[in-house]
Amino acid sequence: KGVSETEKIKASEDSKISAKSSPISGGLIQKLWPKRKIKVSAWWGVIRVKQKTGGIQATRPPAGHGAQQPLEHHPRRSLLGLAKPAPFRDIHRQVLWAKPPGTCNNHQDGPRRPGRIRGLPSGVLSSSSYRRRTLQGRTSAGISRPPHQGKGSLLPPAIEGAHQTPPFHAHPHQIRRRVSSRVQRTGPSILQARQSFGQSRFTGGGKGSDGQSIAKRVFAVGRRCQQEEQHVRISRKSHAKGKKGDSYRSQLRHWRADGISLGKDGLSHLDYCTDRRPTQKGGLDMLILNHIGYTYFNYFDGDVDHVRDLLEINVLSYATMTVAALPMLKKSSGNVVVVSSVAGKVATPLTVPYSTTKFALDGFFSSLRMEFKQQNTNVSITLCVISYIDTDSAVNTVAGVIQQPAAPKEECAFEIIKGGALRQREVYYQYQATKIPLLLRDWAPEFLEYIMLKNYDVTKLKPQQ
Ligand SMILES: NC(=O)C1=CN([C@@H]2O[C@H](COP(=O)(O)OP(=O)(O)OC[C@H]3O[C@@H](n4cnc5c(N)ncnc54)[C@H](OP(=O)(O)O)[C@@H]3O)[C@@H](O)[C@H]2O)C=CC1
Ligand SMILES: CC(C)CCC[C@@H](C)[C@H]1CC[C@H]2[C@@H]3C(=O)C=C4C[C@@H](O)CC[C@]4(C)[C@H]3CC[C@]12C
Repeated sequence: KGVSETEKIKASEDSKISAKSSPISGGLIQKLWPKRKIKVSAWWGVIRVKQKTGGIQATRPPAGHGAQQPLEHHPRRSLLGLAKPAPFRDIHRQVLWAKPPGTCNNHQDGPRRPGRIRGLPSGVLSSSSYRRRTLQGRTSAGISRPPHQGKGSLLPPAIEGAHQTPPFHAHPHQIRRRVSSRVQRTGPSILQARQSFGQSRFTGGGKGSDGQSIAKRVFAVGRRCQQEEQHVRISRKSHAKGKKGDSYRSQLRHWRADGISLGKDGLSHLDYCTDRRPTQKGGLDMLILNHIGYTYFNYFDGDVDHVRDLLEINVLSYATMTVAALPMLKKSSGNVVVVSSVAGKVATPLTVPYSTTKFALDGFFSSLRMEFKQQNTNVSITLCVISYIDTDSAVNTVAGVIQQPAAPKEECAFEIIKGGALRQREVYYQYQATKIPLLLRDWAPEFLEYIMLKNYDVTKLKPQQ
């Protein structure tokens, strides 16, 4: 009897301790486990049981489990959203969302989600192989290694050069694969409005303009596609006894990157699209509209005829060419790339005729894009909003008046083509130089005007002719 009394006293002492440390759950646990020397405390909804004797801290195991569990993995902690992210997820997110310095980001048409980049097939980036590759590619300093540029690469040097600073936060391999696979599917054919007379060259290029860079990129992409097609064809043939190889070969035959000569009026060679139909069988994957007529960079001189002429070259020819190419574009679910400017989205001084035409492009093509959606026409339209680029013509025209540094035309051309191949709504290059004015346009227009005017040194303006 005496022994049982001392036990009772001990038990009551224990229950006092428990009740003190945990008024809510202590009594209940003490009832459930009356004979065990335990200290109970409630913390963040997780019941923690401290063994008094050993002094070892352990999470209370779910019924039937005696093993000690780290707190992060406790199911209730996860439910509360308090679980630490698994380390691979953390790194994966960093890799996907990190923007390499000095690069642009054109994901304007939807929120970013880890493991999914718009325009790329959903499986690609979240696949374990990609995850493994990105993890392997990380150095101990936590910075991605430059992507593979080894001997086995099928890419020509022109494209390889662009890897130095990947202009996209996805892995460059993914972008290249996407660009090439889109072009591959129907037998690649890219049509660029050639910017001058002559059938055999991308002129305008001779003047070091954007057009030349685009042409180079187009041909580089085309060449690579050709190599990849052959590679696929040979391997397919050996497996599928030529049947699929034939279709690839026939696609290959229809591959070509071509240019259109527009003539001085910007319209006279349009029959090229309709009559000669260079890629009729395979359709047309991409129509890049890039040319512009000459204009001045100065105060508006009151010449409305010049505005009319410029509208003809910069807008109406674009519309006419799009209409002419549409049957081919529809055939291969192609893409129209319209090269516009930040001066076609926000008001800029000294560019009245030019801005008129570029704003008109936005009106025409953005409206057309909506109609295509209504009509289920699978032709995408990419409007490129471009900041100041270091083409000879722009640098000569603007010289000294604008403080802002010009962006490289090669990178610009790459972004234009990439945006088209990924079927983006709009391309912003350079991202900050275009996106910030665009945001300010609606929210703080006066502030934007103030910055803009500060950026101009009108004392450096060339005298008007
Ligand atoms: N450079 C910049 O800072 C910026 C440029 N952009 C846009 O980028 C695109 C390219 O600009 P950029 O390379 O600087 O321009 P360029 O002035 O260097 O090139 C324009 C080209 O258009 C051609 N062209 C002129 N008139 C006609 C015509 N009537 N018919 C057909 N082609 C014609 C010219 O051909 P030819 O050589 O035979 O005369 C020239 O090659 C344009 O759409 C421009 O609006 C946008 C933002 C900034
Ligand atoms: C937020 C602001 C500081 C941004 C200002 C950007 C200004 C300076 C940039 C953005 C777009 C640029 C023009 C352009 O698109 C194309 C051409 C045609 C070319 O033949 C002659 C030069 C010209 C007029 C560029 C002049 C400079 C502009 C207005």
